[in-house]
Amino acid sequence: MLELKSVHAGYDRTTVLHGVTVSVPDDGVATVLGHNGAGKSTLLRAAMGLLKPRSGSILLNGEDITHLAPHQRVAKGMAYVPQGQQAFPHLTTAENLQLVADGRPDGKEAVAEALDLFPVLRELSGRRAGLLSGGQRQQLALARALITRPKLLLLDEPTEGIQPSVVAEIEETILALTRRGGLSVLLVEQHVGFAMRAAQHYYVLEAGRVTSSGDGGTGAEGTVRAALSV
Ligand SMILES: Nc1ncnc2c1ncn2[C@@H]1O[C@H](COP(=O)(O)OP(=O)(O)OP(=O)(O)O)[C@@H](O)[C@H]1O
Repeated sequence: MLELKSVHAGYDRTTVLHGVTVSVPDDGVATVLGHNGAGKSTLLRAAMGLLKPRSGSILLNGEDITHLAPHQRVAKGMAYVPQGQQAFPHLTTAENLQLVADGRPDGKEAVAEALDLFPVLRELSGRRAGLLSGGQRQQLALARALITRPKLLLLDEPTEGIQPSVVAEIEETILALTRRGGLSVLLVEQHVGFAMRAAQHYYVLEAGRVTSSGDGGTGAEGTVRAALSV
């Protein structure tokens, strides 16, 4: 579905990614793990076109998208949920969803589906987004991304800073989404257990280089923990 091939990227004079190669399977999940500052978010930004690679290429279903702008990647079915995603705080939950749905022929159904996936958002549909908890805001961010009916979702630490009971809920929703098919995910995640349950492939990133990679699944959790020394 998505391939990053020998991508070098960075900011100003700093190179953060030193030749990173990562692939996301069709209808599957690839996860990127690594310590703070390893370059995980940078990798997602490069994948989304928010940061131009200095060299290397990015392919979507075999098509070279290296030079496409982010909105062109969205039109091709990509969606990105950055870390600490904020909704419009003065709009209600429902209005935040409606805003994404407006102008889409299937907008109404897409909002209804998103609310089915996240029942808590249905309960809180009249509440201003600024008053939602961190976990609820993260669910709203995921719901907003899903309204565009993406084929490839880039998720940056969807469970970061969220209390454990809500983490489990978010994990379950992401696992359910990927199991029903039609969606591939590139997941940056610090929770090794969840990352490995969700992923068909894993990549450990250290200082901008892939230092360990392989098939996902809980069987590989020990290898990943050893690679990360956690
Ligand atoms: N906009 C920026 N300008 C300059 N340097 C940046 C910028 N964003 C990130 N960096 C630097 O790039 C490196 C990689 O950052 P990145 O956010 O990709 O890491 P990460 O693995 O996602 O870390 P974390 O787990 O803490 O989110 C860090 O050294 C960071 O300071």
